[in-house]
Amino acid sequence: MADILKTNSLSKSYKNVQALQDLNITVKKGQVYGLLGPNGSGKTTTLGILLGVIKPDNGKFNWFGNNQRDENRKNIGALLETPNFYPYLNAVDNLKIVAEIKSMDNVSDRIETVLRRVDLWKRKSAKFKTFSLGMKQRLAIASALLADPEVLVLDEPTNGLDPQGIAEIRSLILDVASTGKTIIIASHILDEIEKVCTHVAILKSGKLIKEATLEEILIQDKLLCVNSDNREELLNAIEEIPEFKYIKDLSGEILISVGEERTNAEVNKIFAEKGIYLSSLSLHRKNLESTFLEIVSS
Ligand SMILES: Nc1ncnc2c1ncn2[C@@H]1O[C@H](COP(=O)(O)OP(=O)(O)OP(=O)(O)O)[C@@H](O)[C@H]1O
Repeated sequence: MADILKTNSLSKSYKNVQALQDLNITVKKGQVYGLLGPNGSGKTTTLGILLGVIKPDNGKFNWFGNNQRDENRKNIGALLETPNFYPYLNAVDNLKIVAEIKSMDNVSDRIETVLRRVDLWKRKSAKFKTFSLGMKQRLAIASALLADPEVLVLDEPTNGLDPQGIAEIRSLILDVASTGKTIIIASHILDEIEKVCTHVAILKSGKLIKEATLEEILIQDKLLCVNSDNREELLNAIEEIPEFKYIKDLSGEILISVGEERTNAEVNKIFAEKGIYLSSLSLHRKNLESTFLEIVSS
């Protein structure tokens, strides 16, 4: 698969805040690549650098394996924040303005194609101000798709949307991905990322903690829910046993990670040797959220 994006030691500081440190990521054609991280981990700074809005202090990046920045920019559709459309103009007229600013050809065909793709064709003549937040976001994605770019870059695309709006954006992302486009999404909504992404990069305090396929991320360790009548002793024991890692409190039970090979009987025995008798021990189905917490808390 061809490289769509490669970064080499990208770094950026703001005064005494190291927003990004030696970031090396590679995105390949056709991937839906999720950039994950807690607040302030450097996601927006990364996208800003990649889109040429923020200048890095150090490091390089390369789109499409070449250095033709102006040409490449036309091949990247981006949605960094909800754009300002004209409230009293309809969807078509708003997109005509975008097409005119970017000197596009075949404007009517392009607009029909993207409005159908984001399922707003039926509302093409409605004024922007009458749109729901979800429809506004879909129009913004239509605008990012107008030039038929190779890559779509989305920063927190489901922010502020209700469950239906979120589901619509999810199916839109999957639909766009099915046309072979590469999509890069920054988000902290792990459930959403898990439903759409093929690859994930996890950032923490400006550093890349992990870059892998979604499957690789989800099968690293085994997660168990454990409990004991003496909770404090249980927590102390978890802290003392190096191979066990505390993940979080799960409505009373404690979620821990153990080595992938460990059987439940072995785990029970290790606790018993520490004088802890478990009142429950069960396998926890892995999802991106628990794995994410496991990775960023280590
Ligand atoms: N213009 C700026 N001036 C000073 N500090 C900044 C600036 N922009 C970002 N930072 C700091 O850089 C770090 C990374 O911020 P960034 O916005 O890239 O993170 P993020 O992962 O996108 O966070 P969020 O999810 O909250 O948007 C944070 O500590 C932030 O406070």
